[in-house]
Amino acid sequence: MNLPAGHPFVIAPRVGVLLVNLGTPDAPTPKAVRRYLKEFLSDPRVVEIPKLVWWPILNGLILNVRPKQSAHAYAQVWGPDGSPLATITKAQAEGLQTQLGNGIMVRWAMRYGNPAMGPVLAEMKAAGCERILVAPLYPQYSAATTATAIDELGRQLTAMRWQPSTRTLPPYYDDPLHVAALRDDLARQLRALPFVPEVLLLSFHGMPERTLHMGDPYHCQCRKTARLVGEALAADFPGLRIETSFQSRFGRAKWLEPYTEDTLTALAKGGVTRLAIAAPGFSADCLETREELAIRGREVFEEAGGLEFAALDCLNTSDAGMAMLEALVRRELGGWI
Ligand SMILES: C=CC1=C(C)c2cc3[nH]c(cc4nc(cc5[nH]c(cc1n2)c(C)c5CCC(=O)O)C(CCC(=O)O)=C4C)c(C)c3C=C
Ligand SMILES: [Fe+2]
Ligand SMILES: [Fe+2]
Repeated sequence: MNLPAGHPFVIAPRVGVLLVNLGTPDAPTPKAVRRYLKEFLSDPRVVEIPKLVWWPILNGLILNVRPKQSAHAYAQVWGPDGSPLATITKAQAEGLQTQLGNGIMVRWAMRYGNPAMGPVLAEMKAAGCERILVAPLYPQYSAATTATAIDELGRQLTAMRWQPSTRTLPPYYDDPLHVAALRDDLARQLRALPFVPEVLLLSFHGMPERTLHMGDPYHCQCRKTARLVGEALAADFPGLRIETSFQSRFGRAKWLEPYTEDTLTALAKGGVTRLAIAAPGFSADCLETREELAIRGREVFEEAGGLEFAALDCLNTSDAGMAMLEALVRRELGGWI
């Protein structure tokens, strides 16, 4: 029998790990941002408004106005290797590959934009991965992030005659490994600051408030993350006040409160002059941390009277972050390796 080149019969079975994050445009241009936003905001898991109502708003208004504004924001954080979210997710996958060794194939993909999940899963399958752990890199579960990544995995599997076995990494917000990694990495960064912050503001990406009432656990998982991180830091930073807020409001509906912008203003107006901000809902720095928090957040805080401001990095490829990722993944691979 002649087998086509690359047919799985001729390749030793392998285990694969696919890291998935949200996605980002290919370039900081209105055209590329428009393409990305169209895919992202057309996902009914993200915008839960009936298509008949949403599509005219999306195509008639948002996709004509927002790409230009967002491209300007992306241009301010774009690095030599591209968008921070893509650069960091790639580096996380490369780091994990080194940590796990070549017996396990590690790849990365984005839910929207490139590299898309479909072609990467196909590559892993063609390389002989009969067992794949798909790890959406969101510590907290939400339908708009975790669920849509798993939906897309399902769609890709639907198109395969010979499917790999799959597992998915559960949300890890309150996992002691995650809390310890955040504690160690935030403590390291706080100690390196040229000032002593009075407040550490933990800012999470927002969601429409009604998703909470519809049963999305995201809000509770963010709050619990903040409580656990605060408790974990208390021993080493006894005078540090921990506050929590939600950022990146999109559209006119009410989102989870308090809003980060309002909180920064209220804290500065209330007499807080030295503040650090961190985003423990993001596994990698991105537009929302580097532009919205580090650039615009600083402006808001300083305009309201704040004097010292620092935006701390996400776990990214820090020692603590990578050790956590390896431990979470190894645990999930139990029985497969
Ligand atoms: C970390 C969890 C995230 C949740 C929850 C989330 C919900 C959510 N987001 C939008 C709309 C936008 N988000 C945008 C960027 C963006 N969002 C996340 C993560 C979550 N989103 C990340 C990591 C990023 C950054 C992407 C990057 O390229 O760096 C954007 C695009 C940028 C912009 O134009 O502002 C939009 C739009 C909604 C509507 C939503 C929940 C329903
Ligand atoms: Fe978002
Ligand atoms: Fe934003």
